[in-house]
Amino acid sequence: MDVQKHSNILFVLNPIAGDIEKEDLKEDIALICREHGITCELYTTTGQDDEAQLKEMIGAGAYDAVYAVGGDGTVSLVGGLLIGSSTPLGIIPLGSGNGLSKDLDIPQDTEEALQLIHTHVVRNIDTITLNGMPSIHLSDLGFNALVVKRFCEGDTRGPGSYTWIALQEYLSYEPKTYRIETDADTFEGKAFMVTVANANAWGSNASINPDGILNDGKFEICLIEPFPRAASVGILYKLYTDSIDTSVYTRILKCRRATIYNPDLEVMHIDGEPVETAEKIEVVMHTKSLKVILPAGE
Ligand SMILES: Nc1ncnc2c1ncn2[C@@H]1O[C@H](COP(=O)(O)OP(=O)(O)OP(=O)(O)O)[C@@H](O)[C@H]1O
Repeated sequence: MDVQKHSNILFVLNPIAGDIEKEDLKEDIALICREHGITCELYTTTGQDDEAQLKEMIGAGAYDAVYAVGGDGTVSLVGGLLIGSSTPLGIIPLGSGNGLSKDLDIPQDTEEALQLIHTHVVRNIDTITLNGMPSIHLSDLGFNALVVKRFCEGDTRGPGSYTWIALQEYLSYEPKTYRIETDADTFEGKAFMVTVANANAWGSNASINPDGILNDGKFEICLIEPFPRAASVGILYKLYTDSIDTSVYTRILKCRRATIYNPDLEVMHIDGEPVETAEKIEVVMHTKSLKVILPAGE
């Protein structure tokens, strides 16, 4: 653990995240920074070419912290660029779900989260890669990935929209076939969904990996196997009560490395952002590879 004062901060603000107006927040950030003698710069995402532009800025800016101001997609964009570097990732949660920030116990109240700018600790967490693409939080193949894809294709954001899409897709979803080889186990068969979990819970608070630890050098592959419709309420209940690992329809493979064979070319997302799927996905652990800014006392 490490307490650091930051004097030159980049804020990466996603104006559409969570469908939340953020104009006043820009002034609040500037004010807090001024009060604490911090130099700050703001980058507003456009959804086009942000990664390349930020890569250049972070490379040239000598920032000693970069904050993602938005949801999990914004966190993933910024975090992905900071993996392996000495610059920590801060999060001001303003998305629809804010899953990683919840798993890190970052305040969901914006005013409280803004206090992190001047009072915090810095800790290292693990990250993983799927075919070289970084994942800090939770990535899926299967049902949830399809819902995320439909959500991203739609023009309404927010948790209500996500739930509505999930209900519609659930009625027609057919489990897909996977083969998964890890350094400890092998699974072959059909699954409703396969989650590659560095963390615990999605932004909806549904916990797919209740015992996951963000800095233990291991990740979990959490499978929900095909289940009868009558079991769906029980599965949902367990997801929302941190007990999905006790369901007879789930299986958790704890590992440091895995290969997922996806012959049906089922859709995939990484940290909430749909990505191109593949028939073979190599998953690799990168132990304590990302510095994150947390409330003092975490
Ligand atoms: N100015 C913009 N206009 C349109 N889309 C944008 C803009 N800036 C970023 N995006 C898109 O926003 C998405 C990321 O949003 P983000 O995940 O931060 O919020 P969210 O989806 O509302 O919340 P969460 O992921 O926590 O549920 C990315 O797909 C990105 O391309």
